[in-house]
Amino acid sequence: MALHLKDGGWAWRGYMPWGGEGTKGNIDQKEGFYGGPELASNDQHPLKGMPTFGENQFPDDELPEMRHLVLEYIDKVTQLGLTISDAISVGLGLDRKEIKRRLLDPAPIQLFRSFKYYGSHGVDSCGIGEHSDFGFLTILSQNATGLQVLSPLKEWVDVPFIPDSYVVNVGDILDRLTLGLYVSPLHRVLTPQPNSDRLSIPFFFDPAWNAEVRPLPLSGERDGETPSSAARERWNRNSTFKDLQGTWGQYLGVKVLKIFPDLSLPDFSAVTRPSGRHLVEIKRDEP
Ligand SMILES: O=C(O)CCC(=O)C(=O)O
Ligand SMILES: [Fe+2]
Repeated sequence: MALHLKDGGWAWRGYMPWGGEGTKGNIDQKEGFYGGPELASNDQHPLKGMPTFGENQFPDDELPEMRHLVLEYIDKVTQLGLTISDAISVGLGLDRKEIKRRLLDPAPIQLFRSFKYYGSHGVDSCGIGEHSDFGFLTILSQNATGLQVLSPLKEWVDVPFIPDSYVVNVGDILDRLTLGLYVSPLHRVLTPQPNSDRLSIPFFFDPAWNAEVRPLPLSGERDGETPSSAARERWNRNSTFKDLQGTWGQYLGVKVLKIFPDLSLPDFSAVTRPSGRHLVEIKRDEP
């Protein structure tokens, strides 16, 4: 299939067919497009060739405007992610640029996804089954309801559709790094109808590949605080992290191991579990 993820190599970009992702053994009822900031073939970026870095597969012949629009969107939503990170720093009593300095320099990992949800007759699995997001922040644009979040009272609550707004979701690593002050919630997308036209654009705004993963220093009366029992329970149940150590690239590397069977990682201690979400396996690009 043209522009298929498999043809994008380790950049992990292109078309993800319906059924290419799943949750806990069930197929997620959606198809999608994976993208990211463009690294041209002659770009000497130090991380070129590592998973998630590289060139996009845009349908330039069929939709010539898509390339420009998606790349511009990625730039703008990255700026938004940086602004939100500054606000979180200030909210934690830190210097405004502290989170950026510690986690996002020289550049955050930026994963652009666009999903079209539609059900298949006789398949009753969710659009996306219940999960928490693994990284730092997810900045999501949607055109209709369908997303639900598990409330503190353990009830599924509809996330409203508000035109011209984003849904910003806290990921597991932000929850861990703030000792549970920011909560990474379970969420899911309800089973779509076969004629559904729900679209969503989640943008995963994650720590830099080389960011050291260490809890953020909490100030004032929070200094020396330990995580609440609710946070510990949440981490045990949902999050795939074990100890906080090493760099974000280690976490991401282990996470994507199943997708990139040829990936050989340095001797990483098992800081997280591989993801079972992505069902399309990708072999190494010929250099
Ligand atoms: O499509 C949505 O509304 C949610 C997407 C999502 O949760 C995800 O991709 O992790
Ligand atoms: Fe999610």
